[in-house]
Amino acid sequence: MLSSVLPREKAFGGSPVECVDKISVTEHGQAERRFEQIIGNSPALESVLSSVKRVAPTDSTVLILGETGTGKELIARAIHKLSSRAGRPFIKVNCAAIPLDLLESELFGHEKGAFTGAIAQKLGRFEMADSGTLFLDEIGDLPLALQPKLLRVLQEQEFERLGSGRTHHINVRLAAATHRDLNTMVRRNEFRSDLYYRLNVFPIALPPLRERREDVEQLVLHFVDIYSRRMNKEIRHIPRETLDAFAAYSWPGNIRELQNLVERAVILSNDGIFPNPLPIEDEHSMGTATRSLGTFTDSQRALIQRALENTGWVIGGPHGAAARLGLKRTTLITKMRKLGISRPTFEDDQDDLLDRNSREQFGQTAID
Ligand SMILES: Nc1ncnc2c1ncn2[C@@H]1O[C@H](COP(=O)(O)OP(=O)(O)OP(=O)(O)O)[C@@H](O)[C@H]1O
Repeated sequence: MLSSVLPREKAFGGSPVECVDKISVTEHGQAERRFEQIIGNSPALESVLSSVKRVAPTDSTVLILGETGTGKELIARAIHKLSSRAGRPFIKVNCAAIPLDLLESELFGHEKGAFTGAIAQKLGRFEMADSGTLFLDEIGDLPLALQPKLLRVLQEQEFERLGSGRTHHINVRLAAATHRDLNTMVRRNEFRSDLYYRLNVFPIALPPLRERREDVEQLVLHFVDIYSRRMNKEIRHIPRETLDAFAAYSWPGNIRELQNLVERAVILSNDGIFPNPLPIEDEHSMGTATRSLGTFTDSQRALIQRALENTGWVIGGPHGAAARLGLKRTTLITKMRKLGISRPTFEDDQDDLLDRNSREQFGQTAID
């Protein structure tokens, strides 16, 4: 799609963009593709991937830590795929999404009649994951009451279904993930220390996207490619200013947020131009997203200023600053007023500028 329409350097604001596939060379000099779904080559991500490669072939429990949307599940799946269990089941349970009274039976299963409503026997996720990997997402939300039973199954690889005295033996590798600070939870007696130590055998901390901004551009290209194919829409140009704005944004929702914004932008795109979907119109709506509102405002001002300088202060038209920023001409003008951006003037330019401003009010191409 994307790359078949225009050469990459032309489509993406004039600068060459690195290939998204990660290729590594084996000892025998053969190119080997790995982590194909995991985009980015920042040092922070590379360090995570080298931990993944190191721990995957072992059977050790892995604890994946990181903010929401940083790719914890993706990493858990990569560990499974690179392990000897790859052909076996990968079963996921989100501990935060299942009510306490159902979670125990979800994990360990139950016999018919074990409790009101248990009308049939049910296999638990541990049994389903037998010989494979069980991924316990949001492990920090596992109720204290269930923690001893999890500890036992991790240590002994055995458990009983609810309503049964029969012990089942299983062979499950555990990957657990959380955005919570388990250490603090242990200190507050909200998480059992023995379980924490058992889980914390091999921790992998995923950095938030704002700490690996080098990956933003590749991620944008990756998701533009995916969504443009999916929606059968051609994206021929991503303005450099939009990529810069993406790189400057704080990404509180990390890669999931980026993915969703790219999807929105592809939906909204017209004439093959990728619009800027970042919420720059209403800074206050970003709430906690940007605690450093001043910094975000500054970066918007700098982006707009740069676009204007690069276009010789032409706002409208296909080569104007508005198009480069992926904004409507009127939106950019409003934004410039709000940020107090105006063309630098010299005294004998004043009349000319007044004339241009009045033309602008009548909807003609502004400041050209
Ligand atoms: N490096 C990456 N390359 C490509 N896609 C990624 C990358 N990291 C995350 N994603 C994508 O971002 C989305 C969120 O990732 P994932 O669900 O793994 O995050 P998470 O940390 O488990 O989130 P949560 O804590 O909310 O469960 C997924 O669609 C995933 O495929």
